[in-house]
Amino acid sequence: MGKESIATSFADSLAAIRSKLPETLQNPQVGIICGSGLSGLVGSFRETVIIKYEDIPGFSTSTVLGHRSELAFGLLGDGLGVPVVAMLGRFHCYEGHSLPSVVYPVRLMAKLGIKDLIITNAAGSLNPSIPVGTIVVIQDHLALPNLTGMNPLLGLKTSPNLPRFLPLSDAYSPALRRLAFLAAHKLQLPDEALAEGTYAWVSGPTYETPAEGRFLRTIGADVVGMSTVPEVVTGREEGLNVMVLSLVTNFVVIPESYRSIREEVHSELAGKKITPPEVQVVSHEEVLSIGKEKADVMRRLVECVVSTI
Ligand SMILES: O=P(O)(O)O[C@H]1O[C@H](CO)[C@@H](O)[C@H]1O
Ligand SMILES: Nc1nc2[nH]cnc2c(=O)[nH]1
Repeated sequence: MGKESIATSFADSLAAIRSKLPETLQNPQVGIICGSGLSGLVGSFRETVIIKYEDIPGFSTSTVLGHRSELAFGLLGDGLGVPVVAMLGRFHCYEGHSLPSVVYPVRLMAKLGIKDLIITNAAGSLNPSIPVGTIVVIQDHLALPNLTGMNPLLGLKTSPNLPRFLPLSDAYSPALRRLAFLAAHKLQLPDEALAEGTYAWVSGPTYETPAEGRFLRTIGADVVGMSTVPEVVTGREEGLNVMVLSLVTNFVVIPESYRSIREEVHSELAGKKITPPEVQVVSHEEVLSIGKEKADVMRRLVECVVSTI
């Protein structure tokens, strides 16, 4: 899309959205992107208005199980509540969406006036000290696609006011991350419920081979997923404070050693049978099932952070 048609599209999207919102929700302060299976957060909204993605010009729709394709507006948190907008379902490149489409909602939320962006996702753990069920407050990322030419900021700037070269040394807001740990304390979550770590973005839709898992662990990643980083980078370009909460839904299988077919064959020929080890396989069903189990903790945590922003 050229610069002018993007601008027209934003204007059309904004007009369509604003026409459906009451005065109290016209100026959301916080934007939230809900990861796989984590859209239940909307249950905590008051004065909720839901707009289907298909009714917003310029928006795509999500095709992934656990993503709803709806934009939710409402008041969230204690007292009068903070006006928020939440994406109940996101877009991923592996669905065939272009990077500009994946990050379009982030730019739109910035134009709606949000200052803070809270992103949740489901991710696989690469770190033995971060078990399934932990929520990881992301402190940094490794984005192999960004480094190799799949960066959401490639191409014409969508506005002349945006920086051409964006520093990312402070991408994950320390102030918001502090609020996450304080919220966990306030909610009396056990210390181990929340960890800190680095997220590796891969394009998917394949899960990691053992060698890829080992590689990502070696280069410093704690968790891995197929989303989020394009949204973070765009949010930072738009001047937003960004926080990411990754729910660990599975462990990336990195066996100590490989099953040796050579040894098995040789042993069999020598009259000894070796029982092969069981291979663990991750599935999106497993991801969604842990998401369902932990959705409530994520919901309470995000609500508490929003209350204290
Ligand atoms: O990152 P979210 O959208 O939460 O979902 C994660 O779960 C899916 C794989 O099971 C992938 O889309 C991965 O990125
Ligand atoms: N790439 C990747 N994405 C995930 N999303 C949830 N779990 C995983 C995982 O193990 N690997």
